This record gives sequence, structure tokens and C-alpha cells, in this order.
Amino acid sequence: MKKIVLHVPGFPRIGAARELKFALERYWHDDIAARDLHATAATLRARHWAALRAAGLDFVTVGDFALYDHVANHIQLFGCEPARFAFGADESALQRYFIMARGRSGRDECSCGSAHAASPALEMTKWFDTNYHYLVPEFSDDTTFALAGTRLFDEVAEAQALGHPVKATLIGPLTFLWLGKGVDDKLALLDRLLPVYGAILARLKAMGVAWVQLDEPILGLDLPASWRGAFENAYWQLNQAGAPLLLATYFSPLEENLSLACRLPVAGLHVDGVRAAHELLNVADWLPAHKVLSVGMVDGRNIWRTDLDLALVRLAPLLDKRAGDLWLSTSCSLLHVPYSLKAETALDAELKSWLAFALEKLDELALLRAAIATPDEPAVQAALAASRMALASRRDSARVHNRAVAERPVPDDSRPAPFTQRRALQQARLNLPAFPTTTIGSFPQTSAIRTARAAFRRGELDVAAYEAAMRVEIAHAIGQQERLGLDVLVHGEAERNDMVEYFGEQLDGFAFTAHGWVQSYGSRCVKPPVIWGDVSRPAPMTVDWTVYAQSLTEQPVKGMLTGPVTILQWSFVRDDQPRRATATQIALAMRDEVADLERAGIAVIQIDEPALREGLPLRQGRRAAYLDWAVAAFRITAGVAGAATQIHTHMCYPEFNDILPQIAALDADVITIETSRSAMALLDGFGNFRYPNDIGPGVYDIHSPRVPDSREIAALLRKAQAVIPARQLWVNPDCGLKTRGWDETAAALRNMVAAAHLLRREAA
Ligand SMILES: Nc1nc2c(c(=O)[nH]1)N[C@@H](CNc1ccc(C(=O)N[C@@H](CCC(=O)N[C@@H](CCC(=O)N[C@@H](CCC(=O)O)C(=O)O)C(=O)O)C(=O)O)cc1)CN2
Ligand code: MET
Ligand SMILES: [Zn+2]
Repeated sequence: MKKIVLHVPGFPRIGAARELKFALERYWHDDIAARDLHATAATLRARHWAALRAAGLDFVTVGDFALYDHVANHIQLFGCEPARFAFGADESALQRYFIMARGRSGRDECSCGSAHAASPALEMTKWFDTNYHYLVPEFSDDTTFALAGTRLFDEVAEAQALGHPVKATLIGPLTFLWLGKGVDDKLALLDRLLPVYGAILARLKAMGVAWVQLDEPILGLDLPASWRGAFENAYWQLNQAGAPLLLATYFSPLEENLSLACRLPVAGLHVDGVRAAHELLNVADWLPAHKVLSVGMVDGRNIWRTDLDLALVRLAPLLDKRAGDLWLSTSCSLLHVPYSLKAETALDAELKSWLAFALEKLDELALLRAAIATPDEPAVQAALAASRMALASRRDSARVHNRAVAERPVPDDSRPAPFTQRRALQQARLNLPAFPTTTIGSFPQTSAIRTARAAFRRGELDVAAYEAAMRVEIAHAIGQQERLGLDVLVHGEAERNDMVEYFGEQLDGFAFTAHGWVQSYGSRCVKPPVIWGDVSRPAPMTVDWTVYAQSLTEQPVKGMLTGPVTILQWSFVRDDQPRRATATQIALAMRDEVADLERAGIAVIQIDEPALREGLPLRQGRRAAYLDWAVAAFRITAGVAGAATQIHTHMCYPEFNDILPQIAALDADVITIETSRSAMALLDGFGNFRYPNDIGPGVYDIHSPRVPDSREIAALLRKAQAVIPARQLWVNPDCGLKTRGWDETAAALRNMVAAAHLLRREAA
């Protein structure tokens, strides 16, 4: 009888109650010592490994844990910390790790007494098409690699001491290089990197590790021929170490890389059985018989219960074709889903029965195995029947479908007049100076705000008291902005726990969880709402807050909405209809909010779309279709605004020179973008493209507490002016200020306004 082996590519690490987040933040505030942080981390690892084993998995996965980010772990393991940090010999690995992750601000701040230059943190960017941010490795032509860390081996020893069979996991060498930046020819570094992998694999083998998983998700991308070729040589070398290798791919079909992935000299191949289900038979045919096939049949990117009958149907031919053991797994690491449904005691019971978070997904794997190995056991039959019933209740639920939503006609999505005419009307209404100043929406989410909201949630503060507390915050934000002399004000988003969750809580067709946290970066988490049914807006969501803010000032207050694509992208989405259909429903709901804001006299409305680019399919061939409906969704939301209403949009993942025509097609009157970290290089793209509408290039990085001085900001603006006509330019930070404190925020904005005044004088 063929053996069915269960494993997962990775597991969430923040902890069921976000224990890691709180330990990290306490450590950074000097409230606990390094050894306390390490103890929390070890407790979490032990707990998570025990959960894997309790569910019946054959291995624990070791190496997926990270205090901040798993890519940063690899940077230390491979000894390629960027030289620019100029680390002192007295700085520990843990200190260096957090300096890379969070930056170093001052020369004389270090307790070690030596002078370290200020260094910005490593850049953060999105991990493939997820909402998880990794720290970007920085390479130069002089980068060298050496086995420099013991964390991975220590964790392996830790798991072994607990009696667990270990599958270690690492990012593969090609994906690691692909993720980095700084040199044109990253492949030239491969020969230097491979010996380090060799040493790591040899050591893992010597430790008795059963399997080493090497993640190469880039095999799901359109790779240049040179990269495809490099796989062959690299894996030939890696195989020499003699450790059994499981090559792991996920997030995207292999397509033209399928035969390459199948023939690389490794002992096993993991494929994404959800996003690449149509390739499973092909893989089963191409993968040599002696290799292990691992199929990810349970979705690691979404929270729906698995259709186990469908999974079994898809597995049947694989079981027939493959002589060896079959491995069953989640499609990818469970990092991207919340920990467990058990904590969701307030969630609607029927809805809850449709869902599976990380722990429940482990149970689904175990059930799949049982359904193959011992299908006739009554307990297995009963569990399958329960799963089938939950699925059927979701499929047939009257709650999911809302006739009025389905039948609502999609309106013409064009604004009522072309940009030049709108611009004149808006200018007549708003009377803004040259280089108008504004911010991106949020002001500091102080602990007073969060504490008030937590008290409200616990029922210790009633609605009236909570709303009064938020109005105080809004009034404070407006007062500050008036004192600073900003031109277009915002209410500051005090009342929002999160820019997506806030809308999810108010829209029909969405559910929100109490503890469904997913790591976003470092200690920061988000609680993605669950879109389970047709989306509609029962009532206005932002109008009262915005009108209140506007009542406090003569300056225009910008209404603040999250756009349909971003709401879709940062939620768990329905899998029973195409994403584009859900996007259109959200767009129509948000369109009504735009109309209501406008009716309430709000003259400027921002519709944030920071996730527009991240939604791009990983494969080029699917991008045009996505961009079509994504742009249409934005236009449906914005298009209802009259010509004299100024529509802003905002994007903060500064990689969009390749989608400029689509960004122009959004036809927002003003787009504010993150540019400061790329020193305005991004604007070349906008300049060359002759982007027609107004642009606010972010003039300072909001990820760091550092206060930029006004000369520095003015210099950036002059740079912008060299490529974008001055009359199109706005002045604003890179993104919202919710993670900052008020002191640094006020100081930075004061300097920003001063720089705008300087530019106005220069232009006069
Ligand atoms: N959804 C989403 N995705 C996104 C972004 C985004 O803004 N939203 N931005 C980018 C990522 N940037 C991010 C920036 C900050 C945070 C962030 O600060 N998250 C907070 C949680 C925000 C939140 O939902 N807060 C809640 C509840 C917070 C909480 O834990 N409250 C405590 C009590 C706190 C107290 O008493 O002070 C509790 O309930 O136990 C609120 O404000 O109400 C955190 O991890 O700390 C997350 C992502 C990309 N992806
Ligand atoms: C991640 S984009 C954030 C936009 C939002 N309006 C804010 O200022 O926080
Ligand atoms: Zn932003």
C-alpha cells in the first residue's frame, strides 16, 4: 500500500494571540530582554510544532519561523548583511537583525559607545502577490556569502530535542537572488552563493534531517532563459550534498517551467494543487517515478473549507499514476491565513462552518489522507459527510446571493468632463496655490485611540462616548493641520481600525473576525475581512465623520475611501465567482459612498488603491485582463463624481512604470504616490509617459521616525519639477501617518509645508 505523507510548506508564526507581536514590541521598548524574546519565540515554535504533530503530520517544518521576516533570516544565514550598515564587532546578530529590519536613526544612539552612521532599513516589498512584506536583500558586485548564522540549526536541534521528525525549509538559491536588488546581473552571484547552500545542506544532513524543502516560487513566473538555465546547474550542485531535497513551488502554474521543475535533480517536487490544479496530471506524467510528488490540495491563500470530494477526484489519477508515496499538503505556507477558527466565538455559526483557518486546514489534510487510506471507516465517512454538508449549505445559501446586487446595471464609468475642464472647475472651487500640500489620510493611531476602541469593543465605552472620543481626535487632527498650514486637510482616520477592515465591517456580504490576524510585516498584522456574499452598502460609511471634520475648518477636507481593488485584494475573497464580479460589486457600493460624500458638500475625495499593482497576476499573459477589470472597478467608483469634485487616488508600492497607461486610465484628478525612497527615479516614468493629470510624489518616507529637513524636501521637489511640469505637482508624504507619533509627524509636515512655500517663491 502506498504511503500518504502529510506536511505543510510553512506555518504562521505570530501566535494565536499575537504573542510574537507583543513580545517584539516590548523588546523594542526595552521592556523585556533578548532572552525573554527568544523564550517567547521558542515557546511558539514548540506549540506550533506540537499542533502539526497532533494533527497527524509526518514532519514538523523547521526554518519557517522568523522574529521579523524569513527573508531577513536568510540574509543573516548567508552572511550577506549589506556593508552600508557598518555593523560594529560588538553588535549581536539579534541587534543587527533588527537594525536591518527597522533602520538605525542616529549617530550617537548606540549603547555600545561607537559611532554608527544612520542607516535606513532594508526596503520592504510584497512577497509575490500576497499582502506579506519581506525585507529586500541588497547585493553589490562585491557581495560575498558565507555560512554565518546558526539559527536554522539551533531550531532543528530544538525540534529534534522535542522528538519531532524534521523537514527543514529554506528559500532556494534562485528565488533568494531573484528577490534581491542592487546589481544588474544577480545570476553572476550564484556561483558564490551555492557553496553556502552546500555547507548548509551538508550540516542539515549530518543532523539527521529527513528532508530539506527548497522554495522556488519563481518557477511560477515568466523567467528569462538565463534563469531557467541556471536552475539546472544550481540543482545539480545542490544535489551533491546528499540531503533529500523537496523543491517547492506555489502561487502560480509552472507552465513552460513544468518539465524543468520535473527533471531537476531533487528527490521530490511540491506543486500548488489549487492555483495549478490543471497541471497536476501533467506533473504526474513528467515527474520521474522515483521522485516524491507533493500536492498542495488545501488552499493556503484563502479561508474556505476545502471541497474534499473534488480534491479526492483530482487525487485519484495521481494515485493511479504514481508508484511511490504521495505527499499531501497545503498549497503554500499557511503564513497567509489566520491561526484558528476556535477563537471566533462571535462568528455566525453557519458562516463559520464554511471556513478553515490554519489549524482546521491541518485537520482537512488528515481527513484527506484517511479518506484515501481508510475510506470505509465510519468516522471518516461522518467527517466527509459533515464537510460535504457545510459546502452544500454555502452553495445553496440564500444569504450569499442578493438579487438587487446581481441585477444592478453597471453604469458608464466616465467622469462627466475631460480632465482639463474638470481642473478649471475644481480650481475655481478650491482656489489652491501652486504646489498644494496635503497628506495621505491617516494621522497617528495613538494608544489613546486604540485603547478607546478596545474599550468600546469590550462594551466598557458606549457608542456615544466612543464617537465623542473619536471626534476629539478628528478635531485635534484638523487643528494641527490648520496650524501647519496644509492646503487640503484630512480627518485623520482615527475611527478606522484598518483601511480595509473598516469598510468590511460596514458592507453587506462581508464578515469580520475577532482574532483572524495575518502578519503583514514584522510585528504588524492585519485582519482581512471575509467576503462571502454579494456586496452592498446598507448605509453611508464615512459621511458623518467627514462632514464633522469639514464643519471645523474653512479649508477643504478630503473624504477618504479605500478603493474596490484594494478592498478585494486585502480581503479573503469568494471562490464561487470570478474576482472581477466581486470587484464590480464593491465598486458599485463605494460609488454610492462617493455620491453621498459629494451630496454632503465634500469637494475632494480620495479613493486609495495601494493594492492595484499587487493584484497583477504573476504571469504576464493574464495581466491585461486583470488590468481591464481593475481599472474599470476604480472608474465605476469614481465616475459618479461631478466635474467640480476633485478625485484623488493614492498608491504606495512604487513599481508601476510598466502600468502607466492603466494608471492614466483611472483618470483620477490627482494621484499621490510613494517616491521618496527611490529618490524620485520613479517620476522619470511619469515624465516620459507625459502623465496628463496632477501628481503628488511623496517627499518623505513615513516608515521611519526620521524628520526630513525642508531643504532636502525642496531638493526632491526640484528633481520632480525637472520631469513633471510644475503646475501638475502636489506636495505630500509617501503614505499615511498612522504608524508614526505626533511629534515627528508635526515636525516633518512643518518642513514639508516650508519646502512648498520655497518652491512657490522660486516659481513666482
Ligand atoms: N489591510 C491592510 N493591508 C495593508 C495595509 C493596511 O493599512 N491595511 N498597509 C500596508 C501594510 N501596513 C500596515 C501598517 C500598519 C499596520 C498595523 O498597524 N496593524 C496593527 C493593527 C491595526 C488594527 O487593526 N488595530 C485595531 C486593534 C488593535 C489591537 O490589537 N488592539 C488591542 C488593544 C490595544 C490597546 O489597548 O491599546 C486589542 O484589541 O487587544 C484597532 O485599531 O482597533 C498592528 O499590527 O498592531 C498593518 C499594516 C499593506 N497592507
Ligand atoms: C497603504 S495606503 C494608506 C492610505 C490611507 N489613506 C492612509 O493614509 O493610511
Ligand atoms: Zn499608502
